Amino acid sequence: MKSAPFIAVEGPIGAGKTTLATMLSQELNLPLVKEIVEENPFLASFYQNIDEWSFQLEMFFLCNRFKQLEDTGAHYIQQNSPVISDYHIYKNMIFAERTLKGTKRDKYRQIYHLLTDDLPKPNLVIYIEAELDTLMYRINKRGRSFEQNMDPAYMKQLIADYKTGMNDLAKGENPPVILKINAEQLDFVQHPEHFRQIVNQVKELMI
Ligand SMILES: Nc1ncnc2c1ncn2[C@@H]1O[C@H](COP(=O)(O)OP(=O)(O)OP(=O)(O)O)[C@@H](O)[C@H]1O
Ligand SMILES: Nc1nc(=O)c2ncn([C@H]3C[C@H](O)[C@@H](CO)O3)c2[nH]1
Repeated sequence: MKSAPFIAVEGPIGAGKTTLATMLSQELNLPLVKEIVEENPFLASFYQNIDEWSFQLEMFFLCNRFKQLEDTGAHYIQQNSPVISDYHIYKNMIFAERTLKGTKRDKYRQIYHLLTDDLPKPNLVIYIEAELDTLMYRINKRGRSFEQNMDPAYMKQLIADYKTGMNDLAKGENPPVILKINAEQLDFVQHPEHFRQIVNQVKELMI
């Protein structure tokens, strides 16, 4: 790897991104950039009425992540220092392409590119794939109030959008290395040997 590892953990809602990113940050002794969820003022309204609240929510996520990524750039990337994040900025596009329509989507795309085109991007993406039943089970188990009526159709669409999005990322400009983790086969929480397998793969890719 030419520059220092900038690792992002990605995957649909409830895939285990924060869990895996936290475990890897401890194991590899890397600083962790975590998504801000609890302070998001639009999430609860969004899940009650997606069409009504999508633009506010997507803009909020975009502005927050832009700020975090600016800080990450200044603190780690420009110092050539490794870092791990529990999301990739590209997830904004994956969600927004699904939740926004018409002129709002057009405006969002323009703002997304304006804000993010010149920002540092991860060079290694760990993409956790999981099936609908697993994701729904984990979302319910986690018990965030605003996610309790998560629509399985929305989740199914998101799983497909992630597959397409990760393929697009791999084909884009300066593509990151993408390490796929199949959460149906590798359970890094219950099985230490599965976690070890992931750690070894990540270490090899970090060299
Ligand atoms: N391998 C696993 N086995 C069992 N439970 C898991 C596993 N990985 C994560 N979980 C649990 O599933 C829930 C969701 O995990 P986590 O919050 O890490 O997902 P996430 O992908 O970061 O979610 P979000 O997209 O909402 O940010 C948590 O309760 C976590 O403890
Ligand atoms: N619409 C939309 N756009 C995003 O960029 C985005 N990023 C995360 N989320 C949702 C998933 C979890 O419920 C919760 C925590 O990840 O927030 C998003 N929702």
